[in-house]
Amino acid sequence: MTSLAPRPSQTIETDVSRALAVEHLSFCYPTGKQVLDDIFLEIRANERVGLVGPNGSGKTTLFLLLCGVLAGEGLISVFGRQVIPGEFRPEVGLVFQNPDDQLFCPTVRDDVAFGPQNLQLATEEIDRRVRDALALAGVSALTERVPHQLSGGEKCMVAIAAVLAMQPQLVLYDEPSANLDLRARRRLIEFLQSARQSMLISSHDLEMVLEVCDRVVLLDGGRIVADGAPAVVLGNRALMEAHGLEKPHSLSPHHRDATGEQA
Ligand SMILES: Nc1ncnc2c1ncn2[C@@H]1O[C@H](COP(=O)(O)OP(=O)(O)OP(=O)(O)O)[C@@H](O)[C@H]1O
Repeated sequence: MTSLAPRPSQTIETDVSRALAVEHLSFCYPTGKQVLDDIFLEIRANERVGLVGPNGSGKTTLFLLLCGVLAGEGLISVFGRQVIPGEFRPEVGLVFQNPDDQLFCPTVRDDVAFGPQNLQLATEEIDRRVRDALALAGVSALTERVPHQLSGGEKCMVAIAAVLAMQPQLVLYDEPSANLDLRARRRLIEFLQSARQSMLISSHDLEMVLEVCDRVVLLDGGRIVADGAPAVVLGNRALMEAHGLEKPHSLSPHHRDATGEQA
């Protein structure tokens, strides 16, 4: 869909082709700050959706609601099953904005094993998941390292591996490219392009969103104000500026790519 209007939704039903279905979601912090106001959002299985919006528009808050850490008003369902606040759902993975909030064990192996161990899996299955997740994230060589001694880019990919070890079907990435240098960011982009899960990626890195996502949702003032193809939403200068964002440089008519070719 490329309409800039928020998508209306039907009532939530058991539909496993929908990775996520959100209806009438509202949330207010105990301080009285109303962050989300009657949100509707659907993500199809295997869709990669970018979530953009100015600082404080509620992207992280939405993620905490989607994985049941916070309780709001309204309905959230993941692959056809309702999200109950406080109930652990291994099929929904959240990659934190700051990997230091996620990594706390003495070794990378322990951090990646932590989730599967809490699922009470057999030792061989835990070992297999740790190996597979580290390989998928391209960080097998870091297995025995101390997480807090890793570089920012290495921590980012280890934090992703720790989530992948839970074998989630829907992964929520909160600002994954923040603080990454060019090489680490490129590696992350290539990883996200090849990852098989449905994903919702919150980011201020609009060029990354353009490269990775099939669709973009713009959140502001507690509402979804646009939902559509990345080039259409992000390429709308008036819309972007009205919501404190900038049209990405690569969508400018005068943009030249690395070869010097004009776009
Ligand atoms: N625990 C809390 N108690 C009260 N208000 C909060 C709390 N956490 C966040 N907020 C407020 O809720 C609003 C939304 O914050 P949130 O972190 O969800 O936004 P965001 O879109 O992720 O921002 P950013 O792009 O800066 O990361 C902000 O005004 C923030 O100050």
